[in-house]
Amino acid sequence: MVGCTLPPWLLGGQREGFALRVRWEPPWVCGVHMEGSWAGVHVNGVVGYPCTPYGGCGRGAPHPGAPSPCCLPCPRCAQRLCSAAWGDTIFAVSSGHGRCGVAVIRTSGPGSRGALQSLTGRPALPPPRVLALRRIRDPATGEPLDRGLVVWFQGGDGVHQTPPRQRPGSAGPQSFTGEDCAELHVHGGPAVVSGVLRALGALPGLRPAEPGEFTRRAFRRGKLDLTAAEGLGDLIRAETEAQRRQALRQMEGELGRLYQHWSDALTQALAHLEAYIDFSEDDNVEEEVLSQVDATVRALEREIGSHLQDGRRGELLRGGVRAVIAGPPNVGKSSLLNLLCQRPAAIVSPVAGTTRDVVEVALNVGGYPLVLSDTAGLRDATDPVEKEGVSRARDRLQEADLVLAVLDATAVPTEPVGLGAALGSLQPPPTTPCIMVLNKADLLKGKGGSLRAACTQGHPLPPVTLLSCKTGEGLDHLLALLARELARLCGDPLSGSPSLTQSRHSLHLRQCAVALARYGRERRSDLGLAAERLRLARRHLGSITGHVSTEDILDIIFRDFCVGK
Ligand SMILES: Nc1nc2c(ncn2[C@@H]2O[C@H](COP(=O)(O)OP(=O)(O)OP(=O)(O)O)[C@@H](O)[C@H]2O)c(=O)[nH]1
Ligand SMILES: [K+]
Ligand SMILES: [Mg+2]
Repeated sequence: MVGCTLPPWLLGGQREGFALRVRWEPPWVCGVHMEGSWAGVHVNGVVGYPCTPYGGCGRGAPHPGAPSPCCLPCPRCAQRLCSAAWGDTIFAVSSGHGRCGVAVIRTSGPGSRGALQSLTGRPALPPPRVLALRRIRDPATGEPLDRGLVVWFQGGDGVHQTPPRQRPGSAGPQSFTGEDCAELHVHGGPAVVSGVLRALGALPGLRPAEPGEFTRRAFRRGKLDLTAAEGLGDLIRAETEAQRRQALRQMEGELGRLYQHWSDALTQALAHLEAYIDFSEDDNVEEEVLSQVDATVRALEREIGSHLQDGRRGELLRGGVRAVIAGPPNVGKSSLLNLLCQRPAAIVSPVAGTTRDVVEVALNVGGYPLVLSDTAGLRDATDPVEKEGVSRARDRLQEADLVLAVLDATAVPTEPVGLGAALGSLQPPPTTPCIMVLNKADLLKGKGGSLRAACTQGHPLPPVTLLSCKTGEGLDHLLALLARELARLCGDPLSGSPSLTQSRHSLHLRQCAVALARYGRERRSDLGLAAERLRLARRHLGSITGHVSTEDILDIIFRDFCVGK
């Protein structure tokens, strides 16, 4: 805070050089809310915020001594203040873009009330959270822009700041961001939408929102934790039912609650350990306390360990299972890709070695997301371009979550051992699940019966099915096998404890588990060091939910959101 200029209305006639005490806390105490930073300043017992790039008009200009376009009367006390000092107000189209029946334009921030009053031309707002039909005008010219529905959501207004929710689920301001919000449901024509956006942008203190800024403000106000914010992002991107179920569960806070529960247990264990360290010499704290702490830590280690060993279910469901079609040249791999996605995505030809580049399509099989890749036929190629294709195919095979091994049904042996050897020649990664597809079944003559018998024998073979890409025969069976494998890999998103969905989570959980294991090792030799391990473990849990976070992590998380969310 050193060197920053305080606006005179905040200083209230203080002399220069007055001592300032900085509180790094959420700014809800009778001061002015400052979006983007948590610093509040105590000036002679009064909490306020300096006019810095983080709050105020950003120019250090005195407000409201010298009125400027950004000075607005405070909606409650009518004092004229730098509107930016109480947090700027953002706006964006929150419905999809392009021509549509209805477009929803949303605002968030202390200027929402004034914006709604200006655009509807009425000082009285509709009751909160109730739709009202209003004529919407450009306040600068008075020109009607549309007739539409408006909604008003009362939040904490930024000047008379209400405490943000400390935990998701507790009571708080009834708006998405926790701030004052307004929504304008207007006709979705481009001219209407751009007219309303222009009118909003001309109001003092209002500016277009950055991608994800509404959700970021909701996070800031404690309306949701980071896992819930990530769940919301996933829900918007969800393309299949299983993805939607998982995202909704996470958005509603189930994953966050699980991690919070672990963090609470750890906090309690740490408090007991610290009490033991401080008071055990006075014999006020018994040895049992220490064994209780040990038991809690061991239980947590076990729970986190099994949560981590979920076979990446949540991540697979979130990002899609990467299935790779692999096999010798000309067996019908590209034909299979085209059959599954029902369009000619890959070139099919009788020439062996047609496919070189990896061709990728996204599919929805039984509600599960599948990212399917067609690859070059595996053989010792001499042509340098084909060679590169084969090398890419082998790379993809190594990264696959599921392999669709395609073989020519007319060319494979009819007994299981021979079939297994044919599969082995493709060298699929040994632990990756696999489905064998014996294609060109329409060309099988007398051989069909014995091959069918070999297919149903099961073990030691992976699931095998006969297929004809030409006639479509066997497609239903292949789809059923695929759906079964996908369900096994992704799990049921509604049952059991919520799944890990992001590598960010598993990274912190792994580091948390390492710290807990170190506690176990160090606890006999150095209790102080052991306590430090628990603190570190708790910090890692806090990083997942956002109770401990840095701006750059937040930037990465909210970067992928769309504007208006
Ligand atoms: N009779 C019959 N012919 C098929 C079937 N599936 C594919 N073919 C034919 O087999 C030839 C090769 O098909 P592709 O799909 O190009 O095979 P590929 O495995 O992708 O070939 P490469 O990319 O060269 O490795 C084409 O002439 C297809 O029409 C099938 O089920 N039955
Ligand atoms: K081919
Ligand atoms: Mg091909």
